[in-house]
Amino acid sequence: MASVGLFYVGAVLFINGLMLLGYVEPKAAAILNLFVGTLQVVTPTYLIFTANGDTSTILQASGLYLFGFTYLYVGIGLLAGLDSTGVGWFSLFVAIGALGFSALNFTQLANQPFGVIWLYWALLWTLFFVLLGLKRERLTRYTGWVALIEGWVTAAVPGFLLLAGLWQNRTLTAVVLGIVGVVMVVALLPTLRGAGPRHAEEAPEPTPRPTAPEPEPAPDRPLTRT
Ligand SMILES: NC(N)=O
Repeated sequence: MASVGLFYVGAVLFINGLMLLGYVEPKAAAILNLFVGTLQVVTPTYLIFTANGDTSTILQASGLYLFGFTYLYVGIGLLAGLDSTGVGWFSLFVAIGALGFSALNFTQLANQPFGVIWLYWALLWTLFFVLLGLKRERLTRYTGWVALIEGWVTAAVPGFLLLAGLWQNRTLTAVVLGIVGVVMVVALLPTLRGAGPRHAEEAPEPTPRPTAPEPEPAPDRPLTRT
């Protein structure tokens, strides 16, 4: 059931990435955040209520709230025009929590690929913290690209493969994910040079040149004396 939510997390990260890059209007992106945020709160609640006290199920489901609350916070914040510092600092909490879930996946859950995927999420939520909580807008395009890529690499594709029964929980999967992550972090560094989203890079409207004032119309004078 969590794989269904994971697949749609791919959609919301893709849309949020495009929003940060200036291709999707913030209020239009807010709606999908509300849909996926609701899904990522309902899903773990159902899993926990039906877990019959199974600690492993409860543990894995509990992490989903980190993201469900983020997407709801983003969606409501965008629609209400709230300042971004609340969700920004909450993202720091999520990033730290994600490191813990990564460690648990590497150790207790013996799930190396998801150990790496939780590290990707720790990175992205750290970027959200710096961008939205500390307002370092130079990171806008970098964060947008990381969100967009992570939408596919950590959510849509793994979610789809899990649903289809084709996901390989192997060390090789973790190694490939790790290499892709390092390449992503380095290859996107040039995006830090730009000022911000697409709109910010467009050439500014030329300032109209000051023009000489129109001469006052001459008072009506008879052309000929009578
Ligand atoms: N699972 C996430 N990143 O929503």
